[in-house]
Amino acid sequence: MSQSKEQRILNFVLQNAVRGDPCSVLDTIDKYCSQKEWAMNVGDEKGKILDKTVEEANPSVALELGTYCGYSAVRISRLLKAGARLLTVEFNPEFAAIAKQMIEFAGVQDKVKLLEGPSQEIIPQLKKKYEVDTLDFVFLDHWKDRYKPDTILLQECNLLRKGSILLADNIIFPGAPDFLNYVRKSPHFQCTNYPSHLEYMKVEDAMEKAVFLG
Ligand SMILES: O=C(NCCCOCn1ccc2cnccc21)c1cc(-c2ccc(F)cc2)cc(O)c1O
Ligand SMILES: [Mg+2]
Repeated sequence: MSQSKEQRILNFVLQNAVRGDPCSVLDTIDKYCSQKEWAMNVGDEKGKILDKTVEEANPSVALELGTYCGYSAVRISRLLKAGARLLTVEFNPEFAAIAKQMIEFAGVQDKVKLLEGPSQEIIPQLKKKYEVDTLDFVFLDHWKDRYKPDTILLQECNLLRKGSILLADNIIFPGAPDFLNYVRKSPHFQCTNYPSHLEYMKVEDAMEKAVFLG
């Protein structure tokens, strides 16, 4: 069976990064994906915007939709205070298996809980099954047509509180136009746009921050 791209990325990390050092894992993934094979990690340029937003939120409980190989889970969890946790949701079992190994190699496994399945099934389980009260930070990086319905679902499930910060990747490319319209028109969100570029490319992209006003 020939290896998947995601397996090749993981192997490159296992052979070239420093075990237990999240920054070396991030740098090694970025090196592989900029020099050898493109992959849909948030990358370092948008990653710096993610870092700033996580530091602003200083979350006790964070949610990520779209784990992929675990790059942004490592990126987010390396900034979490003692006792804080990240719940990350991945739909694809192969990607989840890669991400689990990536997260463990980086040494952040005690801060990260990887949940496998579709967001629309998992979000309604967060309070009872995963003992979540409200979410301080949400990173949206999954199917772009799920950003808007899942933002509505988070509100319906009472998972947002005054000041909860949502950050969405790929606002320009591939794009999430219905989400952008929804949060920018809603009186319940205060939005900020962060122009950037598609990971590892010269193509324009952007991130959108939406703060829930209650
Ligand atoms: O598609 C992208 N991401 C999403 C993956 C599936 O996510 C599925 N998925 C993951 C949890 C989860 C939970 N519930 C349902 C679906 C759920 C994505 C795509 C591109 C991209 C840019 C240019 C191209 F030419 C081609 C692709 C860039 C990105 O940064 C992305 O994030
Ligand atoms: Mg993305």
